[in-house]
Amino acid sequence: MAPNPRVAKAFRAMRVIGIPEEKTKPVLKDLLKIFDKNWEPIEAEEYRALADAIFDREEAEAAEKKKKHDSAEAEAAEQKKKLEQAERMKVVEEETQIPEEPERPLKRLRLRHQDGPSCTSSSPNSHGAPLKKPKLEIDDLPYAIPQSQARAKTSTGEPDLPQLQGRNKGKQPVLADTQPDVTNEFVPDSGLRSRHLKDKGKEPILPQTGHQESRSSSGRSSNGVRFKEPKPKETYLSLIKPKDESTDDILPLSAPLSVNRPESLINGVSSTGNNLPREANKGSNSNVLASSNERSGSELATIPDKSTAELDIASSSSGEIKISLTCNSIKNPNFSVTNVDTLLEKMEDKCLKSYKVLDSNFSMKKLLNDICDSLLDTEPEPDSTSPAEPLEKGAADVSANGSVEHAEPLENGAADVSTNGSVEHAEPLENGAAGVSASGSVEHAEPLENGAANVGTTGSVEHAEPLEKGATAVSAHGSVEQHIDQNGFQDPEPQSLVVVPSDQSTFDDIRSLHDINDIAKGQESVIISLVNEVNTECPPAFHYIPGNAVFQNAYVNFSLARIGDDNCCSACFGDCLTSATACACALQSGGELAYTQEGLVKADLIDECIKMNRDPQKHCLFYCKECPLQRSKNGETVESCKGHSVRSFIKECWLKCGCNKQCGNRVVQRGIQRKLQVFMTPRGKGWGLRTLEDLPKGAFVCEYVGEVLTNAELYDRISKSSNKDEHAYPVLLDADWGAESELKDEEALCLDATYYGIVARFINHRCFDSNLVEIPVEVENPDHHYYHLAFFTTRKVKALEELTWDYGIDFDDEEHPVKAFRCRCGSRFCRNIKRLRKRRYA
Ligand SMILES: C[S@@+](CC[C@H](N)C(=O)[O-])C[C@H]1O[C@@H](n2cnc3c(N)ncnc32)[C@H](O)[C@@H]1O
Repeated sequence: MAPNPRVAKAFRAMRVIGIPEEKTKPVLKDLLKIFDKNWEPIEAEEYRALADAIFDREEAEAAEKKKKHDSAEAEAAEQKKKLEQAERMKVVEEETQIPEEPERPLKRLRLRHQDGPSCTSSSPNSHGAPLKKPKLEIDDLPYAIPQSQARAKTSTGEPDLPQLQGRNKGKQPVLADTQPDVTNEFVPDSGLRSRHLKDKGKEPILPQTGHQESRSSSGRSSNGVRFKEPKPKETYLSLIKPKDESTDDILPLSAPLSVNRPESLINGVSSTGNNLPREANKGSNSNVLASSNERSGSELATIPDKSTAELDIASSSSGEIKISLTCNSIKNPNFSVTNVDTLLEKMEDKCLKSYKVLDSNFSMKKLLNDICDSLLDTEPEPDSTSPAEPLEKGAADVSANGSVEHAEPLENGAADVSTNGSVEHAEPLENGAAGVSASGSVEHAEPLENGAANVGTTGSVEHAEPLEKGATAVSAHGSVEQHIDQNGFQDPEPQSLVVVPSDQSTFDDIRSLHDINDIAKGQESVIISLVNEVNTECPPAFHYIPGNAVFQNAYVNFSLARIGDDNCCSACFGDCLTSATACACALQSGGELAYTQEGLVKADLIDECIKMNRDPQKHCLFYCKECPLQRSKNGETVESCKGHSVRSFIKECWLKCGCNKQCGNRVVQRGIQRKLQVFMTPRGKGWGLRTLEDLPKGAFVCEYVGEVLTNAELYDRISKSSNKDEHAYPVLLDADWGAESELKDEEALCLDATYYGIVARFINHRCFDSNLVEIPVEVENPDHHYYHLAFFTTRKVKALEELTWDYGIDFDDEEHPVKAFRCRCGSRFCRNIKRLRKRRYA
């Protein structure tokens, strides 16, 4: 039987990247099973899924082999260790004469890649035999390293980049030259064609085969202009040598940063790790251990009486991290400080003798390095809760959503909410009761018990429960979390959840630029807050403008005279969505309006747009005779066109239409309606945009708004820009360039949101499986030189998920004036990783 040509093609594609048939075969079989014999996902993106699956299998096999090998080795080592331990125990027992009893639990840091129980676990050892309690020495302080510091994954489940890269180690590249043949014909698929407003008597320029060689190797059309990698934040990997508290030359740890609090220490006493000024704790029952650097605002540790050690971590805006272990010396009033080496030796000795299960090569220095490694490996919690707010006795109230700034204690034991973000006002509460005052999706507030706490929320919090007396309710990021402070511990100077000043800009500088309570400055119909719980970076300076604005030369003509009868539904009345017959606007969209009654883009159009973005080559690319993009890029020598996607348009009703303003075919022009928030992403992508409410598939999120520039202006701007790195991601308005036989410079437009824009300028890139897709929308301009670029959800999106779109970056295009950044999107389809792989194997 002749082999299936698709199978043969898959084998061929894999062979090109060095994968033999015998490796491909079983994986291909599995994939066909998984995809129910559907070849499309397998063939997509040059058999990416197949290549990835093969690599994954190779890795899994290698890991399995290693595991087997390691466990054999570990067993041998264990035997050896046991013998040594027995020896040591004998010596210790002789020395200490302590009767046998179970050892208390010792919290230990989960080291990197160490998922199983710690080899030094203090709970019964592998044989179930309890370990002996060591002799207690005067300096024998228990310590605890919070597990939260050793987390390997965030709650979002998104893998961190180092892990991702690690996973891909050893994988072979999917080479660009394995691309399937690109169709040279201009044959848009039917659905697309039906919606695409075009032709209008203009002769389309047929795609030119000659351009294929110069086409982007990723096979993606140019729908945007890229820009550079952000200033690497890797600098934070270099640790500073810990210095004395009094050292002045230590880099200032600028005002409360991402201080990670330890989880409870011994005796159930919660670690404070609070960021109190030194004075704040005076008079409390705690021993205050303060950093000398008060101006820096670095955190101070307060040690409750029963606790003896406190571990704190602070990072500075310059990326340095300080781990401080605070010891309470009350047990020994004559205590004097020893030197580091002696301390390390002592600890080694203690670990070897007391904890006994350590390798004889154990070194404290290595342990400290491991702590640092683990810390740096740990992803910041994406949505870490704000610290609890100070509470008046008996009354409590905290509300936060990343956007809530502070809570005011109220009179009469009552509580109140003071918020920004989408919480609009706070009601005074009666007689020791507390309430919830919020806008947004807070739906229900229970009356609280006398003197109890209150919850204020934004985002997706739906229900606030009454709290126990003296309790504190913290609501953060749309989810209510409760912090019950049974010790009555108070934080008189709460840390704000808003942007904190960096070394470069003062808080006032930023305030003058941005209203962090509402970055839109009241120009949208919703409030859009801004939070940074990750570092001290301030948001970039830009002007918030609610709609596009022409920079200079762009030809954008909105004249009513240009809107012909077939471009508006002047005979309509009421809501076009409910009209029995297709109106003129619907006809422009292939006989069907794009939106559902719920105001969502219909699923088939969304799917079509997703497909098109994922694999533009399979749809339709248009090649200009003389590409305006290349023209503006290269001046004299015009390179061949790299292709532009011919895209589906949504046609909205507008001024000349007879329908009313509430017509369901007017969505994008109404602007942002969803609860959004600008936030600092935890994984090096800078600022990002997230939703504070669940979004269904097809929901309009926002439009890409910016300055309308000609491409020539944009290139000029970028080349003259002193700081090219800072450019937001400009987009080309080239969705209909194909309808033009020749595009004049002033008609070849793009949008640049660097200096003027809206929250869309914060949407980060995600390769392939982003949760937003951009769709061109015609509102005022029938000629499609100028149109709106609107973002709609590609699937259901959960509250607090970051919103992303695929910029369409070709990470291989090194000629591009704006250098592509190093992608940290975390997608398993990341094209940048693919590129790195390819380089590695080149
Ligand atoms: C349109 S801006 C997005 C907002 C930006 N993160 C900020 O802080 O202003 C695009 C820039 O964000 C960064 N960025 C976006 N997506 C990224 C990703 N997947 N990985 C790394 N950096 C990314 C890059 O610096 C890029 O130039």
